[in-house]
Amino acid sequence: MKVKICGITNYNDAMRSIEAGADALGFVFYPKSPRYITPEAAREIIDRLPPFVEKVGLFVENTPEEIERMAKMGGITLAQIHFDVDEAFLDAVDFPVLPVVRARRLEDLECFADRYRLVDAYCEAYGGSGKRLNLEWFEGRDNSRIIIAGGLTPDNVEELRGYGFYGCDVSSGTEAAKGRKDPEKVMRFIERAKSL
Ligand SMILES: O=C(O)c1ccccc1NCC(=O)[C@H](O)[C@H](O)COP(=O)(O)O
Repeated sequence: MKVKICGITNYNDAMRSIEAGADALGFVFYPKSPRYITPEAAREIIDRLPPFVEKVGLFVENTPEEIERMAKMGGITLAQIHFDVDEAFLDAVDFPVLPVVRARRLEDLECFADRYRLVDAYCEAYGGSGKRLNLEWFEGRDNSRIIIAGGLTPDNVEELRGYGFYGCDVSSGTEAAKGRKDPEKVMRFIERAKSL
C-alpha cells in the first residue's frame, strides 16, 4: 500500500519520512492550519529532496488559478483539493489533482467514481483532525482507487488489512507536536502500512 505522510513543515521531517519509505509527502497551503507552510518555504524543502517521491500540495477553497500559481511556486507534483468541487472544477485545474471526499456517510463515497480520491473523516477543520472513518463503510467495495485517511496511527493502521485500499494518509498520528513529526512514529507507521 502507498503511504503519504502529511503535514510536512521542515526538511528533516521530509527526509526522515522518505528514508522510512514514504511514497508521498503533504504540504498544507492552508493558512488556518497549524501545519501551514508557504509555497516558498515548501519549495526550499522540495528542491533538496530526491526524485520519485510525490510532493503533494494541499489546497482548501482555492480557485483553479490560485492552485496553479501556488503549485508552480511550491514545486509540488500533485494538488490535493479540499473543497466541495465538481468535475468541471477539477477539469479546469491544469495540474494532476487528487480530490478529497470528506465522508459523513457511505453515499458520499459515490462521487468521483472514475478518479483516485482521498477519503477523510468529516471535520470542520478540513483535515488533520485525528478523527476516524468508519471502516465498515468500505466492506465489500472496490477500494482500489481510494486513499484512506482520518485518525490513522502506528497502532491502528493494521486494521486496514484486507480492504484493498490503494494507499493511506496520516498526519496527526505521526506527530510529536502539531507540525512536528515523531521519527519513531513515522517509521513504525510506514513499516506496518507497507506490510499490509
Ligand atoms: O492537516 C491539516 O492541518 C489540514 C488542514 C487543512 C486541510 C487538510 C489538512 N490535512 C489533510 C490531510 O491530508 C491529513 O493527512 C488527513 O486529514 C488525515 O489527518 P489525520 O486524521 O490527522 O491523520
